[in-house]
Amino acid sequence: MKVGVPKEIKVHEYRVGLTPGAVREYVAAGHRVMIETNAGAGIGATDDDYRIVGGTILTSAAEVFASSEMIVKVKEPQPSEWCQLRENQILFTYLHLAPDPDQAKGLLKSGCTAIAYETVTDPHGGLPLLAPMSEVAGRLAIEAAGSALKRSAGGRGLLIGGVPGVQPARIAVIGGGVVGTHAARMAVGLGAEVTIIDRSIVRLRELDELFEGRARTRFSTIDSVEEEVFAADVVIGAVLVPGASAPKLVRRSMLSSMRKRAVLVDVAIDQGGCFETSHPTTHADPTYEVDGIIHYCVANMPGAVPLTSSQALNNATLPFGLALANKGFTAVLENPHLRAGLNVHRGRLTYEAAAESLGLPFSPIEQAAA
Ligand SMILES: NC(=O)C1=CN([C@@H]2O[C@H](COP(=O)(O)OP(=O)(O)OC[C@H]3O[C@@H](n4cnc5c(N)ncnc54)[C@H](O)[C@@H]3O)[C@@H](O)[C@H]2O)C=CC1
Ligand SMILES: CC(=O)C(=O)O
Ligand SMILES: [Mg+2]
Repeated sequence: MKVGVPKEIKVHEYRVGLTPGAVREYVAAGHRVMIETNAGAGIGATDDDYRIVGGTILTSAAEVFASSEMIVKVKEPQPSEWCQLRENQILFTYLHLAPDPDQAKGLLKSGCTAIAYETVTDPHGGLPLLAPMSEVAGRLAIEAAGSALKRSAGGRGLLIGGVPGVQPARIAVIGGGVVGTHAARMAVGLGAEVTIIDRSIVRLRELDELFEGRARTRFSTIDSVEEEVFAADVVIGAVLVPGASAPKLVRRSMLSSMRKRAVLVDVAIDQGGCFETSHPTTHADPTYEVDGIIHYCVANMPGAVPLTSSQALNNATLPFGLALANKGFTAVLENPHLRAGLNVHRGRLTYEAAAESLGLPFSPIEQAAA
């Protein structure tokens, strides 16, 4: 198959869809890989690094889109990208369609087959192509909170771990999945006082064992969320209902009862955010203030550490990408986990939770593929 890798164009997005190591694997499996010039610059991979492993360098994104049967990216396609997609072309990338009606309409209009990394599943009920970036974002969330807490950045002027004799920051993590667990690990490591809130008792049991008393766990209710948010210096938003818009667990009316200049880090912003007052920000201008509370809502947090992130992402996407390159759409029909990733096919929305959030008709894959 002809596989194309355009350069990412989101603000301060430095990751790349395929690393040279991954291109080598595709080429070894008999595929032709076309990479836009400088696509790997953010991870220090030169055009020659791609040529050495058998890739072909093209001078523009337009050439990559025009000549490829499958496009492998990182971030959801931007308007200038989705208008270059076409029927019978596979798009393999993050999509986050639920909060993004314009992109959804663009993809539907293109007629392409779009597989969202974030809804591909594994046999253990996990999301294997979201997990590596959630690990990165969870860890980064505490760094982001530490920066935003500085008085010079508008925050409370608090050091996360405190110092001997002075109490540390109190951190509430809402959602104890991959992001939440990695955020909690970093926060506990720094010496913060950490509470993790989740609606899954099974997950809370696992977290209780994992942290051995170094983080508290609470079942998610209106009461527990309110109590923890009001007492927190930092709140990390890390909930997910796969494919759907995030539930708004922190309302604007709650901000006035919070500690002044506390920090909200809404990692779930790519699914619309779990704080009512969240809107997406960029690495260029990551924070803003509402009612005295600092908000950090960067939708592509792992893009800031592209060396770590591109490697971790490629480790996870490689087997699925190779299956798509080897078998085309048949791979989606044969593999239930790849099938779970199918969000758009030939002008139809094939992911029910996304369709519901968008208020658009849902077509089961059998209908869409007929
Ligand atoms: N901003 C960014 O750059 C990035 C954002 N993300 C996003 O972070 C979010 C979390 O991802 P993961 O941790 O991988 O998901 P996950 O599925 O591992 O964990 C989500 C957790 O939220 C819990 N949850 C759902 N509804 C809840 C509620 N009402 N109250 C409390 N807990 C609730 C679930 O039980 C689950 O444990 C997703 O929206 C993901 O797309 C992930 C990576 C990068
Ligand atoms: C998951 C996601 O949106 C990201 O890594 O940017
Ligand atoms: Mg996004």
